[in-house]
Amino acid sequence: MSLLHPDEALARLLASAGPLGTETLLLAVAAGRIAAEPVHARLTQPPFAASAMDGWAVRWADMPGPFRIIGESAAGHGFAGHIGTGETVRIFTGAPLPAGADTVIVQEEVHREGQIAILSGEGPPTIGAHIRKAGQDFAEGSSVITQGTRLTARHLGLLAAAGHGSVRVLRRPRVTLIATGDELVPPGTRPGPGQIISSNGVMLAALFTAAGAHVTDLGIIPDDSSAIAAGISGTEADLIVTIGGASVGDHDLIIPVLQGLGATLDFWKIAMRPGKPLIAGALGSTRILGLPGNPVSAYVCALLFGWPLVRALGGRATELPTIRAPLAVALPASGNRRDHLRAWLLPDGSVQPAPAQDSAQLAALAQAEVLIIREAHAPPAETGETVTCIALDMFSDVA
Ligand SMILES: Nc1nc2c(c(=O)[nH]1)N[C@H]1C(S)=C(S)[C@@H](COP(=O)(O)OP(=O)(O)OC[C@H]3O[C@@H](n4cnc5c(N)ncnc54)[C@H](O)[C@@H]3O)O[C@H]1N2
Ligand code: MOO
Repeated sequence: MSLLHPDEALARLLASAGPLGTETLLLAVAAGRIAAEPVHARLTQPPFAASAMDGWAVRWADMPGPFRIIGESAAGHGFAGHIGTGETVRIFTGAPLPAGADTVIVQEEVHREGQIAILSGEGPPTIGAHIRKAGQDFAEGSSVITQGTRLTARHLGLLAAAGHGSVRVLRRPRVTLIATGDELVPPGTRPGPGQIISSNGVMLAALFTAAGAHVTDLGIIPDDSSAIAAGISGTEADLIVTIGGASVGDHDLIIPVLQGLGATLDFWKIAMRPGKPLIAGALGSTRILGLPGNPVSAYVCALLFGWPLVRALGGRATELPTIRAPLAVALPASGNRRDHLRAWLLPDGSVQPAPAQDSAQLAALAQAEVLIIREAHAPPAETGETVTCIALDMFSDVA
């Protein structure tokens, strides 16, 4: 089987991957979700001209006063009358500007004597000072959110101010995780002879949740065809991600199980390291991604293929952040697979590959700040040569 270029594999995976549908959510639970449609304001904000300061509402033409005090306008309790020549109304921040007034003088610049307000400071520089005009934030009918916006705290505040209590968002992809292997025991337990802890489940659940998925982790299923088949066929998901058993050993059961279930199937050997074996397929409308079991291979495959796939299904951008940085050390020529070297950044901005590059070494992966990309068949690289890196520290793999 020839090796498939990772970019080609990603392009094939994303070719038909798009948003899955929509749902309407209360604003209180819509944080981080993707707006399914443009949203327009149902209200004008501010709804009326309002004072931006505590002070005195006057007519600019009457400056510099003095002014006869005829009433008060507070937030929620406006002044019903009209300001005439030489008159002023005591006004507070957020209160409606009385009819006839066009300027506010801040209270620090006014001295009050009985029913007369006298300018004691420089006064406002222009007509309209300290007034928020009606609609200066947004007008009814204007666009406040564009389709595809990831709803941050700020967007939720804007939606609420614009008269919305709920918002239509894209449905989150449902991802089911299945780890296979007789040797696996759950995190928090002590492995017996020949056993290892299934670390991949929690790792990938966090990564896919950060990508916007709703993750169901089915935990560990032994190397048993009928148990794996029952796990796969018994789950309702948009994407099933299996971990382990992706290779060609006698106990690598994912492909025969999927074939037995009637899945359409591609098995690729990808020209990358770590993470050569990858299964892609579909069972009805459920997509399937079979990741290799070695923890670093599982993470890098999940990052390069699973993360963009989940993001595409959730209507999110699929590009991983990259940086260009000089090498802190020379590197030998690379082999026939694209390398993703776990590395960190030195204070001078150069990238230093970790000494540990085995696909089962999680400690170096956890410490890594970048993955240096070395294309297949790249010639030796000298110290200082610029390389492209996936910037692990420029995005979050936890929600
Ligand atoms: N003859 C060949 N052997 C292998 C090839 C090959 O092309 N020909 N490819 C190698 C490469 S590269 C990789 S990567 C692995 C992938 O193997 P599998 O996907 O079948 O994974 P397993 O054999 O099930 O496990 C590999 C390794 O990872 C550990 N593991 C599995 N699941 C988990 C988990 N949930 N958490 C933590 N660790 C896990 C497992 O115990 C093994 O140590 O195949 C090579 N072999
Ligand atoms: O795909 Mo494997 O990661 O080279 O061990």
